[in-house]
Amino acid sequence: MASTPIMTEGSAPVIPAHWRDFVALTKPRVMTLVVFTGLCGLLAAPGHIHPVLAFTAILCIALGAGAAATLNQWYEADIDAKMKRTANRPLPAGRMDRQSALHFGVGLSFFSVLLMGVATNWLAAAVLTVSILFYVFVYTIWLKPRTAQNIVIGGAAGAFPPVIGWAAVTGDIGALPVALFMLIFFWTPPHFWALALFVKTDYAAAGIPMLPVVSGEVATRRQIWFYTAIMAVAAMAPVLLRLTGPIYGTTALLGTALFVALAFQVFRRRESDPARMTPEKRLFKYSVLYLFLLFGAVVVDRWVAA
Ligand code: HEM
Ligand SMILES: CC(C)=CCC/C(C)=C/CC/C(C)=C/COP(=O)(O)OP(=O)(O)O
Repeated sequence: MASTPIMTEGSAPVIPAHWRDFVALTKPRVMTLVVFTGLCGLLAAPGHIHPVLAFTAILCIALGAGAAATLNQWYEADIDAKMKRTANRPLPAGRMDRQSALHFGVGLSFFSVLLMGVATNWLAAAVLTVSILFYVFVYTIWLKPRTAQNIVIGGAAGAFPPVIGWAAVTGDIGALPVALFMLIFFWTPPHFWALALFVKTDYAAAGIPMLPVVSGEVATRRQIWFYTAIMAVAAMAPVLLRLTGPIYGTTALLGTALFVALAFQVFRRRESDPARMTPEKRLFKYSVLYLFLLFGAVVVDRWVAA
């Protein structure tokens, strides 16, 4: 459907956005892993939740994450227009007006939190609220334009979903969801900086102080290696603390060994041509598979032990 701008009296042009653009605002591909980690937190939790309520809780995590992603793009429309990777998003491409995105993002935020509270409990709703606020205010508005450490602190927003899933079942926060939070928290820097190395010029053009732009590639490679080492400890922590059993233990050991090997390759390379950054791209792609594998293993492990 073509989008023809319509003038409303005394206002800016209103673009009738296509539903596909609203879906695009929620960053659906990234959301698959956000939803999966939330689902695994829910499935690993002790206790029973009615399947309809479980489905509703996961839907709320998806809608909350989508709302936060929408508000991120509402705020960053000008920046997104300057980067090749993001220039075709609905706002910078001019397929939607900013106000529609703002209404959609705010509406979806309230809807997801209220539905979560009514369907499950208000602790899950509160943690969902914190993660939305954290992504929008702490990461997007405060840290991202100011410091190269933006994703280390701001990345915490993406670590909440397993805590939310767990809280939806138990009304509580246990040791395992905290361990899973730490795993995602320390996974985020290598995940993102591997990508930042090969899209560095994009961030430089948009004036965003991402680590490779501000501190250079050697420092970024060193930081990837540093956070990978901490992430490896976080990945093994559930085993060491006896929160999970041998299925997770074996998966975490093998999966993390491969992650460490790929991160080491990235660490010792001195390549600055994005076209030749195969190990960096490999680490970025594997980082996504890695979390899918480890979170899947947590659930299988808990079910086998039950
Ligand atoms: C502040 C933290 C994070 C930053 C800055 C970040 C950034 C990015 C970027 C720029 C991409 C490239 C794809 C795109 O253009 O959207 C990406 C891909 C991806 N991210 Fe992250 N990410 C972060 C945290 C997370 C978290 C917490 C998760 C899920 C648990 C996640 C899951 C994914 C997935 C699944 C992809 C691949 C999407 C695809 O296949 O295109 N990310 N990330
Ligand atoms: C439940 C809930 C609210 C979850 C939030 C999940 C979350 C914070 C995921 C972060 C993932 C993400 C796409 C970051 C992109 O960073 P960016 O916005 O800097 O990327 P960009 O350059 O592509 O816009």
